[in-house]
Amino acid sequence: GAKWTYRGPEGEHHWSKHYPFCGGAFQSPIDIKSELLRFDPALRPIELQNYNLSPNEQLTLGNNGHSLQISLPPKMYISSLRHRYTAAQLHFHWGSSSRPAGSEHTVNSRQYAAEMHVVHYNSDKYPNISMAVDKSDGLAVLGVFIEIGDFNPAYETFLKFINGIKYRDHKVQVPGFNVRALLPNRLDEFYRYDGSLTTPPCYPSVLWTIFRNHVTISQKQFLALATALYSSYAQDSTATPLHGNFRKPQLVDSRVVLVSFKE
Ligand SMILES: NS(=O)(=O)c1c(F)c(F)c(S(=O)(=O)CCO)c(N[C@H]2CCc3ccccc32)c1F
Ligand SMILES: [Zn+2]
Repeated sequence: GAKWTYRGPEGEHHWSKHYPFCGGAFQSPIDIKSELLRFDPALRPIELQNYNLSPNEQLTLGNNGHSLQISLPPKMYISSLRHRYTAAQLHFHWGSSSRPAGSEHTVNSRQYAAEMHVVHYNSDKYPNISMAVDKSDGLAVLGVFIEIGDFNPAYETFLKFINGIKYRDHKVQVPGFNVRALLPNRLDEFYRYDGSLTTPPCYPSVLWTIFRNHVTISQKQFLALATALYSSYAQDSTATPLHGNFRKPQLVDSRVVLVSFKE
């Protein structure tokens, strides 16, 4: 489709010109405000299958011009939702070295340094993610807030390869690792709401699960994520750094944000 960016003439205020859903309802991300929350005792802990990948398995680590993404094998899935949601890819949103605030979702206006999204599609109903991406029950995305703090060995398993994907459409193969280790310990404490892709085409097709607890990566690891990549091609005359790749919070309207924990 047409190209889009996070700033300038193709920035988020212009997305709806080529991608009408971006100007529609049920958009993501949102600011998760305490007064919106409704405790729902029926919310079951997230259960993940086959997230602990063997190093014999190869994953594709790539720069798609909008984010750092890792392709995920279809053996990985979420088993605790109404339908089976099979993993497709994970990617990140981050700030910059000068402004280390780049999460998409915010909690009472608190913006975290970065946010990871693990994208899954409803494989009970759709044969692949492309068929699922524009269906209201098509996708389930897990969101993890990332703060700067202690070094995180799980994130290092792929961050150490980041200089191999500096430019758009660069890809490298990396050994499989325990993707579960990228998530917080508590998978039973989360926010849940109906929303959309946070990038064009902004389809309102995502069941969002945002974990309450953040994970940490070190300052050095954050700087690698925030400064290593370019959104431009290697052969482009000007190199455009890839940072600040987050959409601002969208209108909640009459949506309710469910929460699985009380205090
Ligand atoms: N924040 S988010 O979770 O809404 C989200 C992204 F932020 C994002 F950048 C991407 S992308 O594929 O890397 C680039 C533009 O689609 C996807 N990609 C998803 C949606 C479309 C699609 C098709 C095939 C594989 C992955 C995706 C995404 F779901
Ligand atoms: Zn995302």
